[in-house]
Amino acid sequence: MSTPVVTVYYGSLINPTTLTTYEATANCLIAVNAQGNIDWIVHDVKDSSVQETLLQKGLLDTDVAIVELREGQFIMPGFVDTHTHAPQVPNLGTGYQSELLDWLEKFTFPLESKFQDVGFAKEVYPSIVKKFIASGTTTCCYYGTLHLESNKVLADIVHSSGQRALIGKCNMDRHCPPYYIESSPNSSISNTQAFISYVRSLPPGPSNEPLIYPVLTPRFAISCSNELLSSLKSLAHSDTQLHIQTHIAENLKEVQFTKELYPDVEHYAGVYDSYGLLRTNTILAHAVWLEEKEIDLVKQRKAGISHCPTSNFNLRSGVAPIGKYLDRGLKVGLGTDASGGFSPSMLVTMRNASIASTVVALQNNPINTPADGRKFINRQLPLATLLYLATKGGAEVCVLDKQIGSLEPGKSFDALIVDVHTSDSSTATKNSNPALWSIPDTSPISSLSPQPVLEGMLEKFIFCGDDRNISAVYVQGKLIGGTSYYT
Ligand SMILES: O=c1[nH]c(=O)c2nc[nH]c2[nH]1
Ligand SMILES: [Zn+2]
Repeated sequence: MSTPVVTVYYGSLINPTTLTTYEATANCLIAVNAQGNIDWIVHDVKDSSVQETLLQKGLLDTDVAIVELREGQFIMPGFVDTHTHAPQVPNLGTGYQSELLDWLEKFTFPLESKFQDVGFAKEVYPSIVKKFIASGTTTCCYYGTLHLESNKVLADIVHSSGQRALIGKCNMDRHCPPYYIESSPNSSISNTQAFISYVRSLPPGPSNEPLIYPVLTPRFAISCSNELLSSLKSLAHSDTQLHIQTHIAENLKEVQFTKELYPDVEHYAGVYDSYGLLRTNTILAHAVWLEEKEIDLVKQRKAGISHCPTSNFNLRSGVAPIGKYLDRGLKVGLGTDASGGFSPSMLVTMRNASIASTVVALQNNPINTPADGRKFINRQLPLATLLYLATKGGAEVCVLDKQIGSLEPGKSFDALIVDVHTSDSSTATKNSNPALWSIPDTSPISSLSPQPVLEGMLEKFIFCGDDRNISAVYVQGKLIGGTSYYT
């Protein structure tokens, strides 16, 4: 018997379409080829018509492996975490009595400095990467530490796990403690170049495209000397494909200190811009306190914002005006920002993004859509928007939206099978999440058409779900995690 050339998934599909819409359709067929790309999707195929549809697509039984979803399951695109710190995961839930600059000194730098020891990196990174995958994150933008060798370990582990990722070696040569600082701009740059080459030398994924990209990672303006930023400018200029990630305007004391360090520059975003670091593949984490002119500049440069609401709450940094950014047409994704954020889960981040938008709305007397057509200003973000930010929006921020972020023909199959155990609690396994068992049994929408039921499932998943409801995690068509991966 020949090996199947196509895997066809059959079941319900939830897929982001725009910032305010998503499709939720039952009985979809999704064909994924051997390279892990989606060949085609057909909606609303009755059980009795599956074989006929496959034949119409030119597929014989022997060509196809069918994965049929159970009741209570749906497929959706994997999450894109646009900002997190892999080495800070051991500190989750630690230090939230402090604000950013003190928190860095007291908790974060001491932990990150431990990665000087490559043995420590080898010990802790495997379970950290596993945690992100189990949470449904198919693409993750990781900050590493300043250490070249430990960052290579992180890249190796992510690579062998099969996760798609951007990974950056942190640049920091000033305003850091003596035990955790780079010795010179030159050594920072040469280690950065070595890391970029290393990541680019890793074997590609099933489609022959890389799964892991290096990302230039100046920690933030405060921790980079002018000389270092100038060298990063040259590096970025000579390599326009290279992604860039950094922090911006997270905390008011940080903003104030940055302005003192750069008295001649108009604002924080202007500092990065003056070093050529604001461009279409730049990811700006936090952006809580951007001034109007900065918003215009970020928009003009087509840079993306990583909204990190959990961290912004924990460190009392502030509440980012995401509705305003969306109305202004900025690219926005979500970031877990471990360990400022206390969870590696994008579901938790979506919940906090919802709460953050509600806080903005309550503080500003929510109004109906203003006459000028702004949709998001001072409004609680709708479910569709939360879904979009966690998937397609993140993909846009990473400039990977041609490939990932939604499930469409030609894109990679980076997807989750979510299991909310809708049928009845007797089918619930030891891995399942009791918070979700009751969906159709008690839900008033259970007797309606599949769309509202699916909508209810999505909402429950976002607000009550966790790793136990993520049955499969696929990247480029390959199963890399989820509860079914371990059984
Ligand atoms: O949330 C944050 N976490 C960090 O590690 C960091 N470094 C600079 N600015 C930062 N913000
Ligand atoms: Zn961060």
